[in-house]
Amino acid sequence: MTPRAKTATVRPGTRVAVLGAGSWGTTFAKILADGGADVVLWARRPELAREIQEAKRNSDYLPGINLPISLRATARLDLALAGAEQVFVSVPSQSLRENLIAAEPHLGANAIIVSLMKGVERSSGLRMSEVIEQVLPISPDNIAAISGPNLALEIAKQQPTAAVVSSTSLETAQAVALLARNDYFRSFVNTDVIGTEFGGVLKNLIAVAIGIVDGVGYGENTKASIITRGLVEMTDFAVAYGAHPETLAGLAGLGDLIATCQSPLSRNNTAGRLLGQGYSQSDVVKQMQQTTEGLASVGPILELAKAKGVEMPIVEQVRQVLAGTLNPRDIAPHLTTDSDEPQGERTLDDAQAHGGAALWGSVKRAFDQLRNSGRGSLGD
Ligand SMILES: NC(=O)c1ccc[n+]([C@@H]2O[C@H](COP(=O)([O-])OP(=O)(O)OC[C@H]3O[C@@H](n4cnc5c(N)ncnc54)[C@H](O)[C@@H]3O)[C@@H](O)[C@H]2O)c1
Ligand SMILES: O=P(O)(O)OC[C@H](O)CO
Repeated sequence: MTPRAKTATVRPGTRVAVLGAGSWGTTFAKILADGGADVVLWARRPELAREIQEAKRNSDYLPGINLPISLRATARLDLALAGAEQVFVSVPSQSLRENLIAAEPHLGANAIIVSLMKGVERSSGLRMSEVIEQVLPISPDNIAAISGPNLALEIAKQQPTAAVVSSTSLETAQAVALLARNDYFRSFVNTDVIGTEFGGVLKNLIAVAIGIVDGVGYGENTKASIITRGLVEMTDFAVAYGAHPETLAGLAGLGDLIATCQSPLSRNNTAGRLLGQGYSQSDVVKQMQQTTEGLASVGPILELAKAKGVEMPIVEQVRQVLAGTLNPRDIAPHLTTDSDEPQGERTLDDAQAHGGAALWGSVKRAFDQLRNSGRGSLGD
């Protein structure tokens, strides 16, 4: 049960910056501006900054969406960061380090840095909050990560959803959650940064697998089996790295897994579908117009899994399909084990025992919250 924090207070019009004017950075800038924050969005390309600043549009990434009048944009990193109390970072994971190095001289001493990204750094295997902690002179208590069922275009259209804000400091999570909320976006909080970040990373890999079987032409049974086995795989991995299993049963795990695996808006799902249709990884990368984090995460995640002795048969098969050594038609749950003996079905209950945490209690609490339309605690 997440302890209640001292409620952080936020002044209306708190100055924040968003780095990265892609689909998610622009959408999150809208979430914050619609929630009353004073938002400056940094776009790498001056012409994009000008369109957002003057036309309140981002036709590259959010066509047809009217952005808030109050939202400002600039291609100048120093101007975007000047006076920002909270900085939300939404660049491709593999470019985070270089962007933090560029941003560091312009950051306020006590600024809270919030990761909106769902990847691991390929060269180090580090989560985004770990890269932030390594590059910046900052306490983990001033770092947060946000994850959940957050397909950008649906949120930009103000369709209601929720996310979890995670920090080792519950007060920091609360301060961020108080800004990242409005009448269509609700933020819950927790202190399980490991589980929250890995949930966002791992669901991408299962979504690639779902896309592959979709592209092959398999139906809902196969996909439901992979989603179910995939959640156990995600939970095993995250718990091995210190996560609470219940986080993986929440918005950052199960919630995001459902949204990403079911939606054609998902870039990871789309990339998987192209793979299932027989395109090579290089062809898929060429075709994808937007960041597809899962493709870069497969290798580092499997290395991290091996280091902890965690088996990830679905992710391993995604690796093989990407490498061209497995026919996409052969990726399916019953092929995730090569044993002739009938396997015991490892379930979330086992993960609970495995993880030693009240996983089912959190699943029941989630259902109670849904029954009570989310009037439960702020904890997720
Ligand atoms: N799009 C979504 O629905 C969504 C939702 C939640 C989280 N995310 C996460 O947000 C992060 C950003 O993804 P996105 O969906 O906005 O991607 P995107 O492809 O829509 O936008 C990426 C942005 O980063 C910019 N960029 C590319 N290389 C850069 C570099 N080296 N330095 C600075 N900027 C660079 C691009 O110009 C673009 O503006 C990812 O980690 C993704 O997993 C995305
Ligand atoms: O388009 P994807 O697959 O990166 O998914 C977008 C968001 O992470 C969904 O929560």
